[in-house]
Amino acid sequence: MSQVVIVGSINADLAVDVERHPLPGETLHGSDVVYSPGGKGANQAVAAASLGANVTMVGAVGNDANAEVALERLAASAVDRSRIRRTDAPTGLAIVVVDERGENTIIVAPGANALMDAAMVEEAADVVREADVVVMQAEIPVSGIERAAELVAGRLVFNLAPVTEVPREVLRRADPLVVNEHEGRLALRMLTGRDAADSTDEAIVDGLVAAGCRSVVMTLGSRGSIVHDGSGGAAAIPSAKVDVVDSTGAGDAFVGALVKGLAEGATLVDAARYASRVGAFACTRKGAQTSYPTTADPLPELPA
Ligand SMILES: Nc1ncnc2c1ncn2[C@@H]1O[C@H](COP(=O)(O)OP(=O)(O)OP(=O)(O)O)[C@@H](O)[C@H]1O
Repeated sequence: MSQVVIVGSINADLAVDVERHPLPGETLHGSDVVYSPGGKGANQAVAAASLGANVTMVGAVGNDANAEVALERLAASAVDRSRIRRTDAPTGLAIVVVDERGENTIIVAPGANALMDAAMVEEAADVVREADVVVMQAEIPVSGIERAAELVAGRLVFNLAPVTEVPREVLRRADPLVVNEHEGRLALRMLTGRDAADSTDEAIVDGLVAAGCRSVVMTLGSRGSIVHDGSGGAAAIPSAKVDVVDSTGAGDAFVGALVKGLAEGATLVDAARYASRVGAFACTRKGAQTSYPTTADPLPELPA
């Protein structure tokens, strides 16, 4: 079976509900604290592995209680954790505060994820080189992303999230580059120096391919996604209609499923259609990793 290696962030998420967000200097009471596993790298690893992909996670956590939270679902979904480094830094922590209207504020303390520089990625050079598909996001230092991209001999899937300045070579090497609307505009500016604020989503995707990206997927939330496989033109993929409970982590579910499809040899368009169904499924349950389907779950259909 194809080997997927994910080089990225691993966090514990700490969520508290409040009636309203506090003002500077103010103290408010919140609900009970809920801990759950997170981090874009770990989310995508859990999504792909839950759907049957063979996944190895390369990342770093601390030697603390939050590491157990952060690693819980990676273990449950049989992700290979032998290349996750235990460090003296604290495990990455995202503090999520949600008010009664559902508006959230998030503070991310990267902790051990900030140690994932070129030198630490080098320690996993063998698995990155041997992988059929390598997947990265932008929650680890740019030097680590750059070094891993240099080591890739198979296919590189790069999700430019959250928006971060990365070397052009990484964007051009990605096959596909996965972005949302905002990230796509920034990527085009990084590649061309052109401000694409007024361009349509299709024009951004076309522009990224014209600027040298091998292929591009742009996710558009409830509007689905746009896929350009680098030849021909862009294709629109619809979203599945679902009753949305919580869209947290839908983007990571989409990327994990996309990677699973690509690892099995699907075309980019077919993998994106599958990912669209998985992303929609993830919106029907609360949380990120807790909302991801397994192969036993029936996925919503896309409109004809
Ligand atoms: N409301 C929705 N209904 C159906 N499908 C959805 C919905 N929201 C997201 N999806 C699916 O998930 C994919 C990814 O969502 P989105 O574009 O919001 O990612 P994102 O911007 O990376 O978000 P996030 O980081 O908040 O998860 C979409 O392309 C779509 O297929």
